[in-house]
Amino acid sequence: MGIDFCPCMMHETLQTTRCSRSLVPCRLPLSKARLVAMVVNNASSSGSKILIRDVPGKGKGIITRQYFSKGDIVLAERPLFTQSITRSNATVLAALALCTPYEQESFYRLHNCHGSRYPAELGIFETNVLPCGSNDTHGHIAQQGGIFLFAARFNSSCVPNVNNRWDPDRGQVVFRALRDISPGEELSIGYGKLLATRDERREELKRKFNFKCRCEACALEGQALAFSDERRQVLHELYSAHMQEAAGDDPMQGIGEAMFALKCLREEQLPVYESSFYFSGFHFCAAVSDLSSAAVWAKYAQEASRVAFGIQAAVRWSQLVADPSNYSEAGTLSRMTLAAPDSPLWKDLGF
Ligand SMILES: C[S@@+](CC[C@H](N)C(=O)[O-])C[C@H]1O[C@@H](n2cnc3c(N)ncnc32)[C@H](O)[C@@H]1O
Repeated sequence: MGIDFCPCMMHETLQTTRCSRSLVPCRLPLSKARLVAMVVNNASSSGSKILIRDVPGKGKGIITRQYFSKGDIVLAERPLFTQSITRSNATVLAALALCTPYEQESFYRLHNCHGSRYPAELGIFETNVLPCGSNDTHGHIAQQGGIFLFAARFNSSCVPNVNNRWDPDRGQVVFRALRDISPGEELSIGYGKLLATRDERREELKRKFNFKCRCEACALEGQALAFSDERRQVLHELYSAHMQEAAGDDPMQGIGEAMFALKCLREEQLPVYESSFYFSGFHFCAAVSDLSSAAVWAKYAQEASRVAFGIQAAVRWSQLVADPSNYSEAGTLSRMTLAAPDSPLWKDLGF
């Protein structure tokens, strides 16, 4: 049977002494082997459980004991402390000095994949840091990273079933289910670039985190691997082009590429990029004044944003769903009729 996670959401197990962040004292000893988190989902903030357990070949990992629907919040956690991208061992040590003894002990129990490459504190920080800000395709890199004592146990997958997103209003990283997840499944996030071949992904994960990924995408062999590599390469090219507004001004080609990318994303089980390509479809339809198709693309983009990034991201789409002519680039290309995601053309592509 599981135990309750410390209500402060900071600790991977309950404590014998009062935690500085929770209003109620923690009750259980530090050495408790099975670790459980109270988690927040869309419906309620109680009764949901995820736990930290040994996962063969990966050290510890996070397993769910409950069912999550796609878009559900599986965990929301505040950082123990944050650091800027110009951090050093001295700045990590200074932040640690402000933590309680229990928090310090929890920090030192986290994995360190860097061995002697860095001093211990910096090594632990770099192994477990998560962005507290957004990294985007325009080269912006989160200026702050944080340590999350529970979430540090998320392992990596190149087909992640959870997406992490910093929420500045909550001051928390929020983790959302990217697909329906059943009890007993491991929850995983993507540590590195997903739109890359297996060799490229392996190289990045080895360089940054010193491990060979044991996810199902990296276990593919033969033709299945060749197809996966090809799809991810194509997706990388399309994603770079469309997100840098270099998709061109040929709306037929642009919409075809968006549809093809969405088909590849589905085959690779990478829903986290869907909203970007639904946006692309919306962009072209609105630009050629095919407003009814644009509204459908906007609706799909809204739902994909809700799943990966939450309700606030979805709300931003409401105006464009209601009236695509509100889009700043609506009507900027010659009029024509394109295709909505539920059109026959879409079905020809196997959707
Ligand atoms: C941030 S820690 C994640 C939690 C860690 N497993 C633990 O025991 O605390 C990152 C380390 O977990 C392991 N890891 C994460 N994802 C993995 C994967 N897909 N395959 C193998 N090892 C993985 C690697 O050792 C990596 O350096």
